[in-house]
Amino acid sequence: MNFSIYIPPQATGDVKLPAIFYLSGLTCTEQNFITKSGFQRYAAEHGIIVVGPDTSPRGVKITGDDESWDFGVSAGFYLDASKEPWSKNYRMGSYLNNELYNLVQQAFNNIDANRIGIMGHSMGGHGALVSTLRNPGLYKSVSAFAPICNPSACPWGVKAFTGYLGEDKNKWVEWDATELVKSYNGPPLTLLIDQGAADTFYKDKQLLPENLVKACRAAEVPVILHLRDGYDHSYYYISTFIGEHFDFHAKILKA
Ligand SMILES: N[C@@H](CCC(=O)N[C@@H](CSC=O)C(=O)NCC(=O)O)C(=O)O
Repeated sequence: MNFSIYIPPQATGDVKLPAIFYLSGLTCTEQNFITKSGFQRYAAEHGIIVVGPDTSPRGVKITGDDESWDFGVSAGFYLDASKEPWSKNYRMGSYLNNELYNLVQQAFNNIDANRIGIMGHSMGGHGALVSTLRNPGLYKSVSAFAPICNPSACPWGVKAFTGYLGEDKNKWVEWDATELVKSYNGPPLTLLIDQGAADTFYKDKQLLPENLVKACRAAEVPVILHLRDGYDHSYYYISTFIGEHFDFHAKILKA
């Protein structure tokens, strides 16, 4: 598994700095964000370490893993599959929140374990939300660009959950941000959701941020939804607003 890590200039000696995990979307590797978003300027300004995992297991061949761009390779959905043949290797939830989370702290001594946030885009935006909601306190701040908000209710999610988790919808609830927020019982948390109003995936109802906002309001979990007129799903959109997301995380992680 490859991952990226950005170390800001403030990381000298034993100084402890906040860190943010960034989770990419369908079809991506750890490279898309670091080459297209322009985040480095903001991470340097705030003194934040940034870790970028890959989007699926690599180096394993499973029949059907490359038949479509929204399932299998580059489409791990940051969950632990429970259905064969995916359940042995497609364990991106455990990889991210246990293995990589601990590995980077052991390998890079400047990371402050008590000041870790998470953000992501699309499939990765959902991964950020689910990782936070399933592991209360692990991530102190969370934001998402154009996240898939309610996978149980959209075509991408139904395909992924059926393939990775099977037909039993009780299992889907455990990996769906809109369902998980209804029973969130962890430390106080504000969700920052960013969405381009001209995003075709949003218009096609793949993302459904309104479902998440409604569930947050009912559960009294604070949520901010920025709907950006004219913006699509691309990294041009992300690069426009990535600075605002770093400001949001920095305010929490450096409080
Ligand atoms: N291949 C698809 C488009 C796929 C796409 O838009 N992927 C997004 C994430 S979508 C949700 O997870 C992405 O981040 N792409 C990488 C990039 O660098 O833009 C198609 O052709 O329609």
